[in-house]
Amino acid sequence: MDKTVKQEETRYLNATLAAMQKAKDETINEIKRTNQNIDEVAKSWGDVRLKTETYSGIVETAMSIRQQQQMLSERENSKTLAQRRLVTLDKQLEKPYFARIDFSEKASDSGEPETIYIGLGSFSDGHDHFYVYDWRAPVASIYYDGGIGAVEYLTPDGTQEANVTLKRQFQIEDGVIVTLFDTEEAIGDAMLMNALSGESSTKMKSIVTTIQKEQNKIIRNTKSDLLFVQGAAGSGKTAAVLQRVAYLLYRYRGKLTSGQVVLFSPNQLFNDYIDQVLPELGEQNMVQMTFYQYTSRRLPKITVETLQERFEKDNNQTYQQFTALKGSLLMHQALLKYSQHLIHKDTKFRNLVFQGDVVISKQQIADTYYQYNENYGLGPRLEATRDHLMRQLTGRISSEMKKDWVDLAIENLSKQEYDELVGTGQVRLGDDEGEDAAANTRRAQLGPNAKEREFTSEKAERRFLAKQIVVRALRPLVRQIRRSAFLNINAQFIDFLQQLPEYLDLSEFDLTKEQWHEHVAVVTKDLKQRKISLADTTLYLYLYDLLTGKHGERDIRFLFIDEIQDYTPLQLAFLKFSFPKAKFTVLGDLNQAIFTKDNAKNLQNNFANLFDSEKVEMVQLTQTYRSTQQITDFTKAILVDGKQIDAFNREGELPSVHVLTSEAEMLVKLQEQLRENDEQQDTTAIITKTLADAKALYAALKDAEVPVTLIQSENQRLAEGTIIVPSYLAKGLEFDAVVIWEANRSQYGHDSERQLLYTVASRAMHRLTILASGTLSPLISAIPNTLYRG
Ligand SMILES: Nc1ncnc2c1ncn2[C@@H]1O[C@H](COP(=O)(O)OP(=O)(O)OP(=O)(O)O)[C@@H](O)[C@H]1O
Repeated sequence: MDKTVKQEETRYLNATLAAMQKAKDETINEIKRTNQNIDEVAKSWGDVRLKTETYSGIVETAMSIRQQQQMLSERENSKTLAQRRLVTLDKQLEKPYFARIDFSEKASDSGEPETIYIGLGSFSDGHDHFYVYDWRAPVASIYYDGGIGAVEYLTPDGTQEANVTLKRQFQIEDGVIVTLFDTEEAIGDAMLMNALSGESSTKMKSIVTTIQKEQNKIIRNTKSDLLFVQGAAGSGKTAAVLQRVAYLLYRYRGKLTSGQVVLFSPNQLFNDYIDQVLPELGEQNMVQMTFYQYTSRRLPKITVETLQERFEKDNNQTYQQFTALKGSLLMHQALLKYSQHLIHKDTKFRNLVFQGDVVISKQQIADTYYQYNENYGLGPRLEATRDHLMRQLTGRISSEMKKDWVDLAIENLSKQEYDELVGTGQVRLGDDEGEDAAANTRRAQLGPNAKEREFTSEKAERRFLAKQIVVRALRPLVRQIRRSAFLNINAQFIDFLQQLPEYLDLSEFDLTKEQWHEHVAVVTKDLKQRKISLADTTLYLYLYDLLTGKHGERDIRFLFIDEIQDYTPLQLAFLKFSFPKAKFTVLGDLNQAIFTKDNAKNLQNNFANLFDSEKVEMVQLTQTYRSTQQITDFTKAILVDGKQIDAFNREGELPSVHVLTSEAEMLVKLQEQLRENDEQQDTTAIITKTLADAKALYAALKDAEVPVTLIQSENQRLAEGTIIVPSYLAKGLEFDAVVIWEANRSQYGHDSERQLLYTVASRAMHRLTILASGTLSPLISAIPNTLYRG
């Protein structure tokens, strides 16, 4: 690089750093000043005079306390803002920017091109002079979208044109330019190579310096209601989507909060893995949850089948058939039709019971529910029923007041209970008339201003008390009515399953009516024991929401679903229904469908059908970044149609496949490999097929030289060092080195395990070791032997 260029750039860097340093000093002073202010306000608490004798005194005291509090919170706020600015400035002083572009707007081509620098956050000197632009600013898009020459970029006012004359990339460490180079491409390979060759860590990092053009499209898309990102393992889907969240928070600053953005992720470990990216970008994390958490949270009294149970049952052919049926779009249509039919008949109710007696029978509730005409949808019908039941209950108060239990309750009222009913400070008739000690104490407690509730007679007093007592006792019933607890949702769900053959042709799923009814009997039995499968949970909640006329969570504006191939069409339809105001971004790799397998292929179209076709966009990512060329070539060969995957040209060693005669030999080989990985400071994951395999291996490695951590639940934290993890929990994660344990015919023998094997193998960044005993999985032996070391 030309020496003068470096000198010029160093001059600009120093000027930027000096301006940043100045801003930092001012911020530190501001923090000191606000600290002093806060101290002063705190001291002035002593000036607040507590006047509590008179009403106006109390008001005055409350006002001045409020003023003090307001002053304090204003100062605290400005201190927090200044502290946040300080954190940003400290980061910026280390790496103020990473790129520069020179460009002219097409229309005014003649003048000097404009120069802008791009960094993690913008920085100006407060007088409209921007030293650095935020990577999310519209103009910064130029940097990611193209090379030298004419480019277009999107601004909130539409498409803009620009003519780019220079693109320069920087590596700045601790405020010094380490390297800089000019490039003609979108993002230079050298920079990408540098970003990718680093070691992995237990936390994902941001990719803003090397966002690729296709990824940039995903990040900046604001038009689509459904953005569908399909991409191979390691193609940066997750990375792009996290930068997208940061972009959206910037683009809609003031209108969108991180609480209105929800990410559905494959498991809790994954949440842990990605939770540093947004803070690194200076933003707060969005809401993250798994589908399991979302649904099971709504059913606190029922145990929902876990991921592990689901995975381990998934080998069972009929289980798969039922799950496929229950997750299908046909099921969705059946559910909607069934719910419409409930407008006419078959809604299931429970009796409303008070003190052991049925006060409103389920038949009476049904009569009420069905007295409204057909124009009443399910929601309004239920609301009208609730109102009616409330009125019925109110009408019951007077007859209830005459009952013996009320008399008894009045007799047994303690003084305290009486006070609670009548109001403290009020006199029970005749209460203070006696001359005994209790009456004296009572008079003293009441003070001179005690007001007597003026009951005109003892009868009036009794009536008052009786009403209070009845109203109180009826409260749980009122709550039940408000919550529509008179709906018998369990019975309704079972009724739906029983009636299903009338709404859907079971033969489409190779099932007979007998098989289905047998299955419904099992579901009914489980539900009685408060257990439910994940597939049923969605149906159950969806039915409940339809019946109660819920309109979903309308506050959520953006919804992200990672690993969409593991969702059923019904789950997706349910999410669409549950978040009606959200724009969806869904990410998937059809090759990694662990749970839904073949159905994943139709998923894309089915889901898109739920949206306005004009507002659906598909983006395909084919370039992979995670693994070396050798690992990508190998994992690609596991797939039958893996042609659409392009490896990033990063060299590494060939994957190694070891077929040994016994498990003992495998253990020896494994430990040898772990020692080697450890010496190279690689993070290693040993991926077993099932949890039972993982546990057995962990027991065998307990006393081994290299310590290992067993990850057995999705709710566990990710650990540093070597881990053992069952396949279905490795989704979305990546490691320097991966060992696939027991890649035998018994574990990965069937074609249906192809996608699982691909998913686990594609977790490796630099090194992949495959260990088998006995017969190697046919899915691996079919791979050309030039792609691995034997
Ligand atoms: N533009 C980029 N610059 C630098 N690194 C990138 C870029 N895109 C992706 N990566 C890196 O590649 C790796 C894989 O990315 P990511 O996990 O987002 O892929 P994915 O498509 O979600 O994969 P999978 O489907 O296997 O979970 C990550 O380490 C990520 O940081």
